[in-house]
Amino acid sequence: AAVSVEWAENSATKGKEPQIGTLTVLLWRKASTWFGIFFFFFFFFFPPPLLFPARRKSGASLEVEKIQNKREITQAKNAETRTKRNKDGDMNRPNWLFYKMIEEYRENLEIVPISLSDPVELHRICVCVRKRPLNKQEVARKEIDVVSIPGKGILLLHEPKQKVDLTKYLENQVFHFDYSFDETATNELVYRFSAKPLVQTIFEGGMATCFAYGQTGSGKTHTMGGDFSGKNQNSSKGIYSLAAQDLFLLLKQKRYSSMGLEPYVSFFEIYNGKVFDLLNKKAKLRVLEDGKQQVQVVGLQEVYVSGVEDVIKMIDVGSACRTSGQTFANANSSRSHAVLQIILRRGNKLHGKFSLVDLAGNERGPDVSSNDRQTLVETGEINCSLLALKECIRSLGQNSEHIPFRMSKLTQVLRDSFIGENSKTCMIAMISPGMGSCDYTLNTLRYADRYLLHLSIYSLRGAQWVGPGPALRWLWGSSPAWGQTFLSKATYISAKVQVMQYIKRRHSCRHESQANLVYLPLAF
Ligand SMILES: Nc1ncnc2c1ncn2[C@@H]1O[C@H](COP(=O)(O)OP(=O)(O)OP(=O)(O)O)[C@@H](O)[C@H]1O
Repeated sequence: AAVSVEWAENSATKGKEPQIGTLTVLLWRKASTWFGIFFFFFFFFFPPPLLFPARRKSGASLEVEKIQNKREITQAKNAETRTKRNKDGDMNRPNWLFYKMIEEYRENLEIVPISLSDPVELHRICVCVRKRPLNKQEVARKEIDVVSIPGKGILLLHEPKQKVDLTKYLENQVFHFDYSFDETATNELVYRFSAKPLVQTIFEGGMATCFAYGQTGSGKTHTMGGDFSGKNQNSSKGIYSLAAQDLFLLLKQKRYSSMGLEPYVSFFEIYNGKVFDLLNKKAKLRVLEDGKQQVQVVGLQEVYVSGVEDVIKMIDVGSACRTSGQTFANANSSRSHAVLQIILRRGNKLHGKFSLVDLAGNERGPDVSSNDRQTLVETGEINCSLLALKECIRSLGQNSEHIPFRMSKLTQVLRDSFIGENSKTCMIAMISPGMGSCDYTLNTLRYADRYLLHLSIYSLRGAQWVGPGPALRWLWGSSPAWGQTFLSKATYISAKVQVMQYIKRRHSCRHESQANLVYLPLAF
């Protein structure tokens, strides 16, 4: 089959007879152009989403999507809060604002805790402070730790306060002691700097006393008697037995082994103004003064000890008999002052005596769990004897003619340890770190601080400078290497001026002469 095609060109008619195949190709080319144009416009006006609308999502799947989105947002928010909380602590804890303020304060503190390699300074009177860790109950209550120990004998108490307009703020109080121990300190560390130097004293024919003072539950018995594991006490880890270990080491040394010294131990408690022998079934003892005004505890058993094991046995026997009760801070609170004495005798003669005193906790009436008559009498007695101790130390500081040793049994039995010529004293003030104990901690720190001041001035008594007292060393910022020397008049005057300023500030003496009269009757 053939097709003829004719067309007009330059006023002439032209014709052609193309092959059918060629014609089909030509026609297809023309048509495809038109198809292209057609589809272009078609899709321009009717885009596919309009032509084929997406299938509508069901209500349930939309809900799922919403929940997923919500979850993602919450997760992101939680992560942000967690990071913030890690930085600021738990914001739900009670007193969170104080917690944050204390943490921020601590961030700028340079903390250099005391360590076993630090040198031990020799003091006639040494006052240290030890902070115990927060206990389980305090941690459960999310109590805030308000005590910081940067080291070098310094202690900071961050006292939470509130202004009248309810603005919260911290009063950061600084206290200076000979040594300050933080919550990580072990009994060995505390012993090395406090009681250890006193063991030597009794070999040199002197008297030594080491007190543990502090609020109930602050760690006095833990420090003196040994670590507790549950209700059982490890007596080999307390200052009592550590002192005994050193005693036997020194006894073996050449210079002392030839002196014929024999070690004895006595252990008694003072409860409600009465003395009981803890090594003799709590026999009641009498305290009497002999013709030479020496105080004697009549009938007190002194047990010969041949080694540390003997001493530990005595500590266990005595501690088991000690009178205890329950306070708000301690389920097994000691309600008496316990005195362990390590005595060195040469034949029948007393050579030296080391009294280690675990004082009863200072507390207020409402702190004890029961307020029956007996408990109230106990509490009254404890506080009276602690006051008597303070008064005696104050009188010693004032160089007073009358020292009220008879005010309590405690001061009566410790009389010879205080006034002996070659006597050394150490006090370890224990504190609980919780915010709830803040008032007690302040009391303890002030008690120890006054103790430190009075004893410092006492060490200036007479013309001989027996060593720089801690308060004066702190006031002058001097080196402890002054040792046994005489004070020059100029040094004395400068000391007097500075001590008076300190006293006026601390004890708010209204008049200078009052400060002078009361605190500085120094004979020069
Ligand atoms: N430094 C410390 N480290 C660990 N735990 C301690 C520390 N100090 C005290 N504790 C614990 O605190 C509790 C109370 O201590 P402890 O009985 O020694 O207090 P206390 O001051 O003697 O109290 P009280 O005056 O009522 O007898 C004990 O369970 C003890 O183990």
